[in-house]
Amino acid sequence: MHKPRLPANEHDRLAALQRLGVLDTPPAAELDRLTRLAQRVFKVKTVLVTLVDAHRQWFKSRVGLDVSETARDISFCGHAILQPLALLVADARQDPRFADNPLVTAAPHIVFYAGQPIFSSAGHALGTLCLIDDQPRQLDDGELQTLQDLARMVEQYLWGLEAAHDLQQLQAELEQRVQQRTQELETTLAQLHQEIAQRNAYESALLAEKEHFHATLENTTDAFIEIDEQGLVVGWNHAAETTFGWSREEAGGQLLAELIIPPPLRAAHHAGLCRFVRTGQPRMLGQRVEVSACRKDGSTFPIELTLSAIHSQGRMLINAFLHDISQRKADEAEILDSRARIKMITDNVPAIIAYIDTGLHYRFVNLGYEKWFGWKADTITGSKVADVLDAAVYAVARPHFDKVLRGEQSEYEVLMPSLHGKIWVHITLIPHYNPQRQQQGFYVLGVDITERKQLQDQLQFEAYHDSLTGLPNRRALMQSLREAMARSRRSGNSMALLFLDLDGFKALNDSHGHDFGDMALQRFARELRGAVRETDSAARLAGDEFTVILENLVQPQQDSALVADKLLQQIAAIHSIAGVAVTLSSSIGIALYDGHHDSSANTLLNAADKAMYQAKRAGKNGFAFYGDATP
Ligand SMILES: Nc1nc2c(ncn2[C@@H]2O[C@H](COP(=O)(O)OP(=O)(O)OP(=O)(O)O)[C@@H](O)[C@H]2O)c(=O)[nH]1
Repeated sequence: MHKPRLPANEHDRLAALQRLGVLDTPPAAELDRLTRLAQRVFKVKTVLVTLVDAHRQWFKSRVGLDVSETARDISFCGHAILQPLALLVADARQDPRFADNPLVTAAPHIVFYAGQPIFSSAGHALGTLCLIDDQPRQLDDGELQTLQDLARMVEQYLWGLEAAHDLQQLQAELEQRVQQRTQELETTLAQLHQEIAQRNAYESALLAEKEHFHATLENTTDAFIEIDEQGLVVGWNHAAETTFGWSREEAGGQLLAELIIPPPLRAAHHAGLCRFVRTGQPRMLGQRVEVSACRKDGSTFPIELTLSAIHSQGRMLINAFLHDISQRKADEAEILDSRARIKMITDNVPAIIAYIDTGLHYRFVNLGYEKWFGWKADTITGSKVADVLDAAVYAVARPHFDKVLRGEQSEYEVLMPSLHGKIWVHITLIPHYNPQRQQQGFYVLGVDITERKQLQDQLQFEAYHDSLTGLPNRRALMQSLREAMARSRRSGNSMALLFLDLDGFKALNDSHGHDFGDMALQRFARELRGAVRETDSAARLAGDEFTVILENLVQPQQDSALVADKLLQQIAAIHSIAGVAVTLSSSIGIALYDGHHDSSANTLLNAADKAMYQAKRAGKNGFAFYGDATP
């Protein structure tokens, strides 16, 4: 048996068969009528309309056969579709291609077969119209032609299906395209709705923003003016009305220059506007500028303005925000004036005034610093105080800086090197706070107290010294005596007070005059000062009375007697004063104190005085101890 081979266009052929959509569909009356007609015309047992599928042949119409399909491998039609004309098998039993075919050897026992191929409209062989009989048979030309005609009718039926199928497919495609298009349209429509909604929202927002902008412009305290390229006013808010005195109706459409620019400045304004329009290069745009403006009543005043330009609907507009700065200018002038006044005052006070910040840098110094120390304000402003002041002066000042930086006022006196030698300066440091109560620094006020200091020293000296001899006076003696007695009590060392009174001084005065007496006293004082040790203090008590304190005596009596004796000798050695021959002597009373008893300076002085009188009574020019050396 020969299996039918596959046609060269098998793939396309099967596609054409599938396109019919006829496989496994119910029988069609038109084809059944045709197969029945063929059975009668050709007087054969079986007539089939077969369609050759991939692995089977399926019968769309059949008469004389019960099965609806058989395998393609054993089919006769599989062979028939390989040729353009009808396949005629007169006796299959004798034909080597089919003799052992099960359809021949078994039921339905095919003997005769005539299969006319049927083609699709595109020329693919789809199957056959075939005649089958169990007796050998031949077809003459007329019968062959009839078979072909009937096959053409089957083709017509199938082409109808093909067309219907194509139409259906076209319709489906069309419907799909319509659906797709509809969907696209719906999507587009939805997008359009969304865009419209968005646009409406934007428009509402824009409108709200515009209203907000206008409300802001109307309520701002700054004047807002808008002009076009010709300099004509197109915008004029409420503040512009109150600032310049022109109402919105009066200003609209007018040349700005004629409304608010003082006549002498109009030409410059016009030139600036023309240059801007021509070059697009604004000079003042985006900057804060101070200029003069005038009101409707002709009065001029300073304004501050900021300019910007916008392009709107094909034309350029220039916007300006302006505000009256008359008050600010007046305040600035007031501040400058008051600064100048303060500078004038601070530069002319006989004092140094400075301001120092919390980092201890000079922030301000008055002219006093230059006058006193030669430090120019612009040189030391910003410098660290430690780098400017003399190290010793800074060391004195530093604790007071710390105190004032803790918020306490501080005062001190310091000796400073100046252009005119060393001077005493009384410094007052005053803390400075900002309105938030944060310390910013401190003020320094320095007053020259050199003269006062000298006077004080002088007074101090005079209060404790005798003006004639320069020796410590009675007050100084009493203080020294108290201190010496206290030291004696602490150390346990003995001390002595020597009370000296010149002998016959009255006679000296009387014979040579009071001035000579003074010279004698001065000479006596010099001798006294030279005779005692540095630590032993000599003093003039009054008139011709002097004292000497001797401290740390190891052998009180002997030591003090030695000193008294030495003094007597020294006084006796004075033979002339100012060329006048003299003889001087003194009586000395000695009071000892061993530091172990309570005693006062007065008691010790009285004791020494008494002892001095003893010496006088004993004949003068000598010394005497008080009592038993215990006052
Ligand atoms: N030149 C001068 N005389 C003074 C000064 N103070 C006191 N006298 C005089 O010193 C004299 C003191 O005299 P007295 O000590 O009382 O007497 P005296 O003559 O020294 O006698 P005796 O002390 O007993 O030796 C008085 O005449 C005073 O007027 C003074 O500052 N200058």
